[in-house]
Amino acid sequence: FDVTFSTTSGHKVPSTLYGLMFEDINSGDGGLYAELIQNRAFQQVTPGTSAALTAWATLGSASIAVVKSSSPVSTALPNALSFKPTATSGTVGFTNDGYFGIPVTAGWKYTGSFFYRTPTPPATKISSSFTVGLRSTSGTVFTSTTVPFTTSSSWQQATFTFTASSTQTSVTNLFALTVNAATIGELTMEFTLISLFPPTFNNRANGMRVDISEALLAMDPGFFRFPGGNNLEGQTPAQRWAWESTVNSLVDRPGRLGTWGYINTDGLGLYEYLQWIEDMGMEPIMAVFAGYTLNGASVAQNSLQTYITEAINQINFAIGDASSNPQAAIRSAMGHPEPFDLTYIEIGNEDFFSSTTYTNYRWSAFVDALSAEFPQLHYISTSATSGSVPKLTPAPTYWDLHIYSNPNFFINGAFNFDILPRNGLQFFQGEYATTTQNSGATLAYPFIDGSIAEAAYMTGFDRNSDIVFAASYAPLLSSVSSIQWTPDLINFSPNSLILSTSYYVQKLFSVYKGDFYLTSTTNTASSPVQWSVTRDTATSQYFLKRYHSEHCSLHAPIHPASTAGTGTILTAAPGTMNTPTKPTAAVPSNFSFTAGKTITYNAPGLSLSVLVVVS
Ligand SMILES: O=S(=O)(O)O[C@H]1C[C@H](O)[C@@H](O)[C@@H]1CO
Repeated sequence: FDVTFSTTSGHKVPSTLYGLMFEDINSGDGGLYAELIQNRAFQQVTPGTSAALTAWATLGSASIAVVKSSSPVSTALPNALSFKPTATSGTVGFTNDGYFGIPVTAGWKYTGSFFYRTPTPPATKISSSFTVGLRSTSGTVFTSTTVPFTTSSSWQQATFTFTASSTQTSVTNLFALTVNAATIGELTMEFTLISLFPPTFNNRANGMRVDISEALLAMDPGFFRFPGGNNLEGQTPAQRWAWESTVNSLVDRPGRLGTWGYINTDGLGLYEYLQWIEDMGMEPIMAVFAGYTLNGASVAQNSLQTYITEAINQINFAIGDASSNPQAAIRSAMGHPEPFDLTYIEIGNEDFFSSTTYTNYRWSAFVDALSAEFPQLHYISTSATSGSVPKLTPAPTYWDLHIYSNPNFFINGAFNFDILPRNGLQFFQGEYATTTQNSGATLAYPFIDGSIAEAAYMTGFDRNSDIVFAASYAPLLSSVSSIQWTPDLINFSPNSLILSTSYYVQKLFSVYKGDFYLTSTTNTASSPVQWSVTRDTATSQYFLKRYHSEHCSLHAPIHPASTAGTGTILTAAPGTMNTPTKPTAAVPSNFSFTAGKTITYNAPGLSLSVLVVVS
């Protein structure tokens, strides 16, 4: 195929073109959010049930139960672990097995804390010490430290650190808190908000997992859409994601039954999202609850004001003036006096399910109120398919599309955006992924056929980045042990990542998006080869991205002649996927080539190549 491209005509590529979509769908607690202790504060559980004790077990002669504390540590955290030795000697206590395991990694400094009290302290105070540490399930102690205490009926918070000196290949490890029963006898004590963090990204307290953050940073992501996705909405308005329940200190956060059927601790709350997004150099695309819930109901028009006010307060938390705005003052007190960078607000999620209420009043009620309050922000309307732009008033200037389909759709869709009007409307492909094979078979992980088909579609994002301002694969992350949606861009275990073939496609397009799209000859839709050419003005490098579903060669003139080029190719046999047992079945490889006035490049079928030449 001959490719010729201009070195002058084209259009700018927005820095937000490629980014990340996130919601807690087996991906926040126990995933991106670095807390290692599962069920750390017994949030939203029913005391006295075995479910309330999820992840907790006794150690030695002791009994534990979750109780509604007679004197809760806070109104948000009414429950506590009630612990009592059932012997008067020996080491006794309790353990937590983490989120499907706890990694023990040499050199890691772990940072922990817990609240404790003695509901009925003995007349003569007892002083002793707790031992906290990490151990194998068979009792080998890898690291530990001691925390002195004196019995008191009021809550105390202990803080501690310990460092692992060895790396355990198994993650089947336990956090343990023990005491010598001989020192306290059969004394009942209460504990809650028992927390243990590994090192976090940018060393942030209450922060994010380092390896996941670094894998995402390597994608050079331009934006981060949060907090959902379905997890924004909940099954009822009472179960929505309500920003105010996710800020202030952890003892003030009640947690919530998330949309995906498990309790969200909300330790990853609005502040942590915004701080991490800033640390990662991304732009937030922040969603606000817009009155639609996943039971199919919409908040009535005359009851919407509560949620409009909540959205205004959520935005003020992020960008308000801390000296005059109460919500911004919370942000400042949490450690960020200056406003966060924020440009994009998404009104709801997939409101096409409720197109009448969104079209009739919810969109306009929110946009009218929010743009009056924050005229400088851009408001994104939601819908789903790439069908027709919804009839909304005021007419949206940004529109979020979602599409999940098979390889043929994405290969045939390479020109879907070429035909859309240039009338000021900017498109956000907020969610997309190959979720089934052409046969209709489901996918446990992305496979090379689907990932390369996504690449064909993404050459369309490059070419149409004058009207596509953002695009993100979804879902981004999932635990390998608790999965509700497949495939996902990255799967994780407690100490490893599975970077999918689609992860590498997303990374190659994002890292080589350049900042200027160069007009080139194009192929026809559903052709076996599609390409796009972009340039990075700062380094004057050209990036030629080529999707190949069949073996073919490329013939491209380079002006001015360039001597050498470097390339990256992702290719594999049909059906190949990266899995927990074969995490690197298909990874990109680099190569170099000599350029001249033209490049002749032969590529195998089922491949994505990026050729880089310096002009
Ligand atoms: O069942 S769906 O509506 O397709 O769920 C999808 C769309 C929704 O925005 C997101 O939360 C979810 C998976 O990414």
